[in-house]
Amino acid sequence: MEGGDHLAHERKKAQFDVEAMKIVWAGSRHAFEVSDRISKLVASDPAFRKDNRPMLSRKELFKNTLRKAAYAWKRIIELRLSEEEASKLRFYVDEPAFTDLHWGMFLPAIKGQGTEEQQQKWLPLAYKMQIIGCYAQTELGHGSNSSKWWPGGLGKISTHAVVYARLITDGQDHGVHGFIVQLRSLDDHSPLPGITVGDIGMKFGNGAYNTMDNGVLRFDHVRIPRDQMLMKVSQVSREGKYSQSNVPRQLVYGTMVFVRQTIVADASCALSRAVCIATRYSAVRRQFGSQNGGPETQVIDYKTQQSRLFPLLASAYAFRFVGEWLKWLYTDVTQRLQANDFSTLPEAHACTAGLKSLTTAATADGIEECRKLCGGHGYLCSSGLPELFAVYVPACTYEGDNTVLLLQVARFLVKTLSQLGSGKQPVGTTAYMGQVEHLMQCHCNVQKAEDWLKPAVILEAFEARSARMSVACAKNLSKFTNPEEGFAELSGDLVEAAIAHCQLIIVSKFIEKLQQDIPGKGVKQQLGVLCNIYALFLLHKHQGDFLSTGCITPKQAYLANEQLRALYSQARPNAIALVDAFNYTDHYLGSILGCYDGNVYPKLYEAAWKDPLNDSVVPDGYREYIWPMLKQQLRTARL
Ligand SMILES: CCCCCCCC/C=C\CCCCC/C=C/C(=O)SCCNC(=O)CCNC(=O)[C@H](O)C(C)(C)COP(=O)(O)OP(=O)(O)OC[C@H]1O[C@@H](n2cnc3c(N)ncnc32)[C@H](O)[C@@H]1OP(=O)(O)O
Ligand SMILES: Cc1cc2nc3c(=O)[nH]c(=O)nc-3n(C[C@H](O)[C@H](O)[C@H](O)COP(=O)(O)OP(=O)(O)OC[C@H]3O[C@@H](n4cnc5c(N)ncnc54)[C@H](O)[C@@H]3O)c2cc1C
Repeated sequence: MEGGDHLAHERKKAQFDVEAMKIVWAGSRHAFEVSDRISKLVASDPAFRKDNRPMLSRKELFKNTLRKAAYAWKRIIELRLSEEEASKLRFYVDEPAFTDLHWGMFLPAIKGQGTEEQQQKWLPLAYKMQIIGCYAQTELGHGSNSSKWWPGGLGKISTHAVVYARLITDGQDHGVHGFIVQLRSLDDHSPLPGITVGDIGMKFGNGAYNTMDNGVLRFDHVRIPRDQMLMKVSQVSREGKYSQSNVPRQLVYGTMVFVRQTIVADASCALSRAVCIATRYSAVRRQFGSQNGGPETQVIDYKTQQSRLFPLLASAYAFRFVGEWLKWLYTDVTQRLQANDFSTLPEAHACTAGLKSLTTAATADGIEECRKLCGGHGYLCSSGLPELFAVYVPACTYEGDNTVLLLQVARFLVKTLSQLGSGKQPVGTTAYMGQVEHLMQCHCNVQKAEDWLKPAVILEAFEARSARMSVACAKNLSKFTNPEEGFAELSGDLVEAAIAHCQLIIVSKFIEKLQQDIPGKGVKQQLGVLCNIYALFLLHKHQGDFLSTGCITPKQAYLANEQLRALYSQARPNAIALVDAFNYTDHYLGSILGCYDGNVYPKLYEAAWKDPLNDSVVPDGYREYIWPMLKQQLRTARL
C-alpha cells in the first residue's frame, strides 16, 4: 500500500479524545499551543535539517551546530520570541549545543548565587549573548585543584565560565565557591593569558553528543577580580575578610537542584520519543502467527511485545507528571528561599537527586529496549534510536552519577527516620514515615486481581515496602560504632531503599494527578490504566522487595501479574492514540520507523539509496584492495 495513513485503522480504535490528551501531556492549553507552533516552525525550516548528522565528520558536525545555533538565535530575535518560546525552539532543534549550558546552567548559577549587583552586571550581557558561559565544576582527577574536565561549551565556544574552586584567604581554606571567570578574548576568541582550554575529544556514538564541545581547562596564575566571586552565600571584603550570609552553605549547589529538575522533565521527552517510534513500528510490523490465511499478526499484538512496550509507555506518562510536580516543588522552594525559609531545601535536594537518578536510568534502558522492540531495523540510524540512545545515556552520569545521587537520598531518609525519635514529624514526600509503626506491621488485603486497581491498596504496599527497607537499613546502621563506616558497608542496601522511596514518589504523584479534574472523553480512564500499569509493573519487577519485607504474599504477587496482563489488553486499542498525544512532528522524531503515516518500508528503501556508499555502484577502494584480492584467489584456485 503506497501513500495514505497506514495507521488509520489503529487511530480509529482509540477510546478517548486524543486532542484533550495532548493538552494533558503538554501541561496546559497554552503550553500545547506554544509547543505545537514552535515544533512546526522548526520542522518546516530546512536550515534545521538533521538527518545527515551520522554522516558528518566531527569538524563538519560541530560547525553545523554553530550554524544552527546562530540561525536559531537570529530567528528568536526576528520573531521576538518569548523566553518560553525560545527555549522550545532550542528544544525542537534537537541538537546538544553550547547554548544548553549557557541558558541551562551559566545563567541560573548567576541568578541563584550572584548578589543583586552581580546579577545586574552579568545577566543583561548573558541574555543578549554578548558573553557566552558554561558551568565548570567537574575535575579530571579527584579534588578541586587539578584540571576542569567535561564542562559542555567550554572546549571551543564559551567566553566565560562559572568555575567552582576552593577559596583560600589568609591561608585558610573555606571550601568550594563559584567564580565568574573570563576565558577568551571578546575580540578574537583567543584564550586569555594563563588559560589553557580545549576540547576533550570524541565521545560515544557518531553524531550524537559530539555536537557539544565538552572541554578541559587549566589556570596558571590567573587573577580573578574579587567581585567575580559569586557572593550571595559568602563574601570576601576588599580587605580579604571572609564572611557568610545567614543562609545554608548548600545553596552553592542550588544550580544542580534546578538542572536536575529539568532533567526529569527531559526524561519524559526522550522516553516518549523512543516509545512513540517503537509503538508505531510495532503496529506496522507484521510477523507470522496468522490463522486461516488472514493477514499476519501485528507484532504489537504479541503479549511479550506488550509486556515490554506498555510499561515504557506508562513510564513516559508517569515521568511527565512527576516532572510537572517537581517543577512545582522547585518553584515553591525558590519562593521560600527568597523569604529566608530554608526548611524544604533538603527535601527538594533529595527529590531532585533521586528522581533524576531513577528517571534517567529507566529512560536510557527504555530507549535501548525500544531499539530491540524494533528488531533489526531499530539498529539503523534512520530509526532514530541509536542516536537518541547515544545522546541520552550520559544523563545517567552528568549532573551527578546516578548511584552517588541515590546515596544522597539514602542519607536524607536515614536522617528523617532518626529525627522521628525526637518527635519531628516528617512532611512532604516523607510524610508516610510518620505512620512507620502502622507500615511496619500492616497486611495487604488483596484477595482478587481487581483489588490491585484500588489506589489506596497500591499506595500502602509501596509505602510499607519503602518504610520497611529504610528502617532495616537504619537498624543495621545503628550496629556500627562508626556511622560513616556503616554507611559505606551498607551502601548497596541503602541505594535499594532510596529506589523504593523514589518509586513511591512517582506512583503517588501519578495517583494524585488522577484525583484532579481532567477534561476530555475517556482521558482520565486511559490515564488510570497507565497509572495501574506503571505501579503493577514496578511491583512485579521488584516483587522480591515486596515479598521479602512481608508487604505482600506470593499469591498477591501472582494476582498483581494477572491484573497487569488484563491492563495490557485494555491499553492495546489505545496504544497508537496514546503516542499520538505526544504531538511530535516527524522532524523531531527523526525516525522512519516512527513516522506518523506508518509508511515505513518505502521510506527505508529510499533512505538506503541516499547513503554516501551508494553514490557509486562500485565503491572507492575496489581497484586498490578488492580487485587484487580477487585476482589472487583466482591464481590460488588454479594451483
Ligand atoms: C543544562 C541544560 C539543562 C537542560 C536539561 C534538559 C535537557 C538536557 C539535555 C542536555 C543538557 C545536558 C547538560 C549536562 C550538563 C551537565 C552538567 C554537570 O554535570 S555539572 C556537575 C555536576 N556534578 C555533580 O552533580 C556531582 C555530584 N556530587 C554532588 O552532588 C555532591 O553532593 C557535591 C555537590 C559535589 C558536594 O559533595 P560533598 O562531599 O562536599 O558534600 P555532600 O556530603 O555530598 O553534601 C553535604 C551536604 O549538602 C547537601 N547537598 C548536597 N548537594 C546539595 C544540593 N545540590 N542542594 C542542597 N543540598 C545539597 C547534602 O545533602 C549534605 O547535607 P547534610 O547531610 O549535611 O544535611
Ligand atoms: C556528557 C557529559 C556532560 C557533562 N557536562 C558537564 C558540565 O557541563 N559541567 C561539569 O562540571 N561537569 C560535566 N560533566 C561531568 C559530570 O558531572 C561527572 O562526570 C559526574 O558528576 C560524575 O563524576 P565522575 O565523572 O567524576 O565520576 P566518578 O565519581 O569517578 O564515578 C565513577 C564510579 O564511581 C562510583 N562512585 C563515585 N563516588 C562514589 C561514592 N561516594 N560512593 C559509591 N560509588 C561512588 C560511581 O557510581 C561510578 O560508578 C559532564 C559529563 C558528561 C558525561
